[in-house]
Amino acid sequence: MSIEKGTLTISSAGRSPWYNTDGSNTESYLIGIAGGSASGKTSVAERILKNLNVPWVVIISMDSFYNILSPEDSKLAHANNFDFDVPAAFDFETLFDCLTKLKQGKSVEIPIYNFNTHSRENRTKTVYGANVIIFEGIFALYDKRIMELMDLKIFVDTDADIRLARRLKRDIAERGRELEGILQQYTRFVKPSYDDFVQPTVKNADVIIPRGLENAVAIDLITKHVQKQLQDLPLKHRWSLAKMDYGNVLPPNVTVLKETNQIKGIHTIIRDVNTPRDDFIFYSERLSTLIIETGLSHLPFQDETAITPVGHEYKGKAFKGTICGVSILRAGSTMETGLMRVLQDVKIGKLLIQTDPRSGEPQLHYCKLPANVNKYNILLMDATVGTGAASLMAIRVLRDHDVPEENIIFLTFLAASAGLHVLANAFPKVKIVTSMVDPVLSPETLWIEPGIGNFGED
Ligand SMILES: Nc1ncnc2c1ncn2[C@@H]1O[C@H](COP(=O)(O)OP(=O)(O)O)[C@@H](O)[C@H]1O
Ligand SMILES: Nc1ccn([C@@H]2O[C@H](COP(=O)(O)O)[C@@H](O)[C@H]2O)c(=O)n1
Repeated sequence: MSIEKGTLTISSAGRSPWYNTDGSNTESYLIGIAGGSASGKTSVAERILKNLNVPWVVIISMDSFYNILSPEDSKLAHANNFDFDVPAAFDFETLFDCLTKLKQGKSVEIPIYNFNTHSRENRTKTVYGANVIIFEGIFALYDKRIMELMDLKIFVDTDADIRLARRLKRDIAERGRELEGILQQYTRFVKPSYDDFVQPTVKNADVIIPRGLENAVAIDLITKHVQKQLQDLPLKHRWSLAKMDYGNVLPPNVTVLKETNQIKGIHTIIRDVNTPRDDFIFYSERLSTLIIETGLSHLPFQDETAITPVGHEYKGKAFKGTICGVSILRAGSTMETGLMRVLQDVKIGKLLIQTDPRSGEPQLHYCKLPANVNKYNILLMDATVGTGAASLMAIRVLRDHDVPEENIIFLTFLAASAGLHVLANAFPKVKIVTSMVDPVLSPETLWIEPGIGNFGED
């Protein structure tokens, strides 16, 4: 579990497919928890998260979306004379944008709020991959558009004197406040705003939890309800992908290297079970260079004129964008050496996708992509494509980070025809380059036949 002020994420296990076989995203489950300050919203959210006992759950705190204060307002805030308890204190636009994207399965940057300085920190927290989002805050059930995103709306109803007692303790211990200031802020702003704005939102709740965390029965009922809603997950893909009938013609976005004797010769070596490891590495690196060079020809080049050493113009081409290589670990990293040879100083991202031995489905374990990855042309590298299930997941991850489909070039040593169709059906604008296509997926194991082996799992 990783904890950061304002957000909390659990991702102790791999993430099973969260999208449909056609590549489209499913929506995450969003729970809203409102209530007065120190009513126990965060504590209830953490308890639901713990009891749910499913991976890939995130808690988003509304505090992260306090407005940035002007210097004058900041002075007032430091003197406990600023009203943080009215809806106008929050940046609802950014909040709506973030929750919408998270619900759609996108990666988002969440501001980090500092109560001591009454300001946002310079850094943000990246949140990606939430199957369940728990959003808590005093105005969680205030904005109509935000409530429309929610699958379950909860109000934590705790007595005012208990809330004040807890707030006193917490604000002194955690938020750098003093007794006098807390009481001043409470009587002037917190209490009247609760009565005027927060308490009336109780009518928007599906469930009211009296006494907050102490109400184990209510939390248990809520947990069971959410678990029931989630029971359709995880989605089962690999076998249904393999069963589809794709015909014999390859999709138009697929480029297969010309089957020269040279390519066949390299394949003969790297497919041979008796090839020594060093030879295997040497020849697969050679092959990867050829695949990468072919992939690069799909980049959007512009006209460019060079002056030759003998003073003549050469009307050529230049690529002006930036490239990022993304390896699907562990097998896709085999292509990284070839990539470095072709493109020095290229940025590299990594996705660890492994097959869950119980379900046979791919699972996302790790995702490390450069900041603003959507600004790059991506060379996505996977050693082999069998059913296409793992590659589909990798492209979905890039799309969730707003990488345009047409900016993705997918590179692979060997693909089964079925897998290529799966990728092309889901993401027709992704360009795919493979050095060879094998016709068969074993009906028992879904392995590519005759296959290549040694590159790890697909
Ligand atoms: N049932 C409870 N018993 C004792 N302390 C609690 C209980 N629920 C919450 N607290 C404490 O009260 C403070 C405020 O709770 P929190 O869940 O952060 O409220 P909120 O998110 O609504 O502001 C925290 O210090 C928390 O540990
Ligand atoms: N700079 C700030 C911002 C907000 N507050 C108070 O925080 C309360 C909301 O947070 P909870 O975790 O208690 O829900 C709200 O009542 C504000 O008064 C603050 O003191 N300083």
